[in-house]
Amino acid sequence: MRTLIKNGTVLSATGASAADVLVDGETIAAVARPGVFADDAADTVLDAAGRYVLPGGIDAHTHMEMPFGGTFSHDTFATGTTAAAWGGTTTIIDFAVQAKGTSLLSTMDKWHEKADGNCAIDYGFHMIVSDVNDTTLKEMESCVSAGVSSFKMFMAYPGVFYSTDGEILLAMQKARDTGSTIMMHAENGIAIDELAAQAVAAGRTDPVQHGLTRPPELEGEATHRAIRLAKVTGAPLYIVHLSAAQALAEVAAARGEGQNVFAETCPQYLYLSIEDLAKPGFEGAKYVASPPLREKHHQTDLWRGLRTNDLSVVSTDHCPFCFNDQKQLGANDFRAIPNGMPGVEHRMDLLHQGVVAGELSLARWVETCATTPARMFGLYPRKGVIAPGSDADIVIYDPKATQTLSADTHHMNVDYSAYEGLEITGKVETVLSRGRVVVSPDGFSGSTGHGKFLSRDLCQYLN
Ligand SMILES: NC(=O)NCCC(=O)O
Ligand SMILES: [Zn+2]
Ligand SMILES: [Zn+2]
Repeated sequence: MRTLIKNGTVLSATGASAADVLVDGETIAAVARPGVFADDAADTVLDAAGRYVLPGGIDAHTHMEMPFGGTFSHDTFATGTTAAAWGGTTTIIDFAVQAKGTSLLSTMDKWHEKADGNCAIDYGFHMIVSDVNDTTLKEMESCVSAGVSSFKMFMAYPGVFYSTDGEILLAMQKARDTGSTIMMHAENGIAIDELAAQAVAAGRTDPVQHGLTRPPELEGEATHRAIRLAKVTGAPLYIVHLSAAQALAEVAAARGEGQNVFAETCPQYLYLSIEDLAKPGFEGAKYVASPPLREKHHQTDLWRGLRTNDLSVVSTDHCPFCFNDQKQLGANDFRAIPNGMPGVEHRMDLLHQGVVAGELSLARWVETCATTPARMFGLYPRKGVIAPGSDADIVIYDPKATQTLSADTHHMNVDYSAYEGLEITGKVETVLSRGRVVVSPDGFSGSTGHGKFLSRDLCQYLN
């Protein structure tokens, strides 16, 4: 089956050019000057005049069916990957979660059981390490061999996922030795828990307290500590969901010294703020995620960080919990509100809105949302670029179409939108996943089970 995408503007991390793309089966066969291929070279011809043709988005941070806070994030691998496809994301990297007292290998098996045969787009796993011991450290080697080449650790959530500095050091040494990457949730969870307990003891239990008890200084401090531990061990470090100017300054300083330190931010930190957490009544619970939404001035720094490459990747940290039941677990105590927000469907659109607003170039849009995540997590050049031999994961994007984000129209399995009513310029028109049209103006034509597990190489992206 051959598909010709003609008359479009093909985007890459280095720019834009008028070109036609020929897809043969699951991969890209050729990219050529407009008109080089006759229509009869293909079984299907897609006219992309006036549209961008870009590599499918790669969301390197999602949590489908994640056990957290006494419940599970509400998107399954089936619903979450379908929503991702609607939004122009053709690969997710989700997190397998090691529970304390269990092994990494049994955890990996468990996550394969959840995801295999259920995804609409291709997927990989990172491994959350929450129990550092000799077995875990040894098993990190087997994870890397099995294509799970990045490990998330937590300086937050004492008693749940938290690791001590010593445990982090040991895992970083193993990452250095295996060439794998440590991803860090950098917030000082020990100090935060004290602040949160003080707030509750004083009767301050509403959702905004989640933000007020997790000050940006404690994200900056933990980021600094993680960077120093990475320096001592020589491990590459990737800071996840960076939200605060203080943390960005630490990353920028380390990168300035040539250390292999990278960071991602998420659309919620670029568009939403602590004012959302402070909405009347319990409404703010919709916006409870960690790190918390910050004061608006941090957004200026984050957009700048994306331009300067101190922030290399935009991921969503998609972790949806329904407002009408799951978020209500914390109705009397903000500490019990499950942490996480929905977003996997809207990352490409929200970052394109950054292009419209003059915050990002088209090339940086593609680079931060597709090309760099592919290189960072061992998927390049199979993913993240429109080039001969690469998987035909392609988005045809209409930059002039408009849309209004809403829970009434989104496809994520959650009962609210964090961006309800937000007007966006630009819209996904057609999505190909390994050569198959999965979204078109006629609707969703993919299927759960089409998505394949991606055994990933090591990071190919060095500072
Ligand atoms: N971010 C969040 O609040 N929930 C998901 C788990 C995590 O990434 O820390
Ligand atoms: Zn985290
Ligand atoms: Zn996360």
